[in-house]
Amino acid sequence: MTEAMLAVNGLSSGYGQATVVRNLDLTIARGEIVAVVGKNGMGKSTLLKSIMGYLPKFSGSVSMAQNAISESRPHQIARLGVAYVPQEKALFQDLTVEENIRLALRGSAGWNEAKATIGRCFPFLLQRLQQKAGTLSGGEQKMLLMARGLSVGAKVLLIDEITEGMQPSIISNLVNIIKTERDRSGLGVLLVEQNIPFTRAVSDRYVLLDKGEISGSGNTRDADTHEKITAHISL
Ligand SMILES: Nc1ncnc2c1ncn2[C@@H]1O[C@H](COP(=O)(O)OP(=O)(O)OP(=O)(O)O)[C@@H](O)[C@H]1O
Repeated sequence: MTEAMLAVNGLSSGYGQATVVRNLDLTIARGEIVAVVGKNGMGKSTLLKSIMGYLPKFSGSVSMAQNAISESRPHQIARLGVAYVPQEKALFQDLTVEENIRLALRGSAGWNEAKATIGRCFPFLLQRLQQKAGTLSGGEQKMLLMARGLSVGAKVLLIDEITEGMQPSIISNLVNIIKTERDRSGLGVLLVEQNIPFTRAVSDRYVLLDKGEISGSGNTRDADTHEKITAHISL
């Protein structure tokens, strides 16, 4: 797990004149699952949107598999193997499950490969391929967002608060899915979360974000780190 896939160096970004993420350094190695945790409004989603090219990078640099992506557009970043699972319901509600996934593929991974991923990770979706996304429940739509992210054959997956509003049984299933896909393909994962039990179960490493800056980090399995993070989040 030493090969750095995604590297963020001194990144600052935000909205208009407002700097939200400040001078942030972060790397995701091949096969590594890193969780960025922090209270509401600390800049977690802003960080992911900025890496993905949806927000301008004010300063610093980001690279993916040694390619500079600081100035790249989202589709170029996606082409290099970064996929994004947004917090918002970013599905085409009037399109079917299959159409939503096919649109994300855009010639990268083939449909057969995508179908195999869906069957492995979210088999219930195979029975719903022709169902309109908007008719799925909130939790099912989150799973479709994950299925779409996993189906494109990404090398690094950015996941924004996937557990929000999900049932506990689905959350524990999700831990297995993410870890299994990591073990299978060396997928690197950067997830932002407020759900500490999920984060502890799924990730290798924590990074604590406080007002856009990293204020702590550590190994997920380290009890002291876990206690500090839990205390910070519940303050
Ligand atoms: N579109 C926007 N325009 C201006 N400011 C924004 C916008 N979106 C977010 N912000 C501000 O940026 C800051 C960080 O927001 P962000 O959504 O990144 O936080 P977060 O840590 O992901 O929190 P949450 O868990 O609530 O999503 C907040 O102060 C927020 O008000």
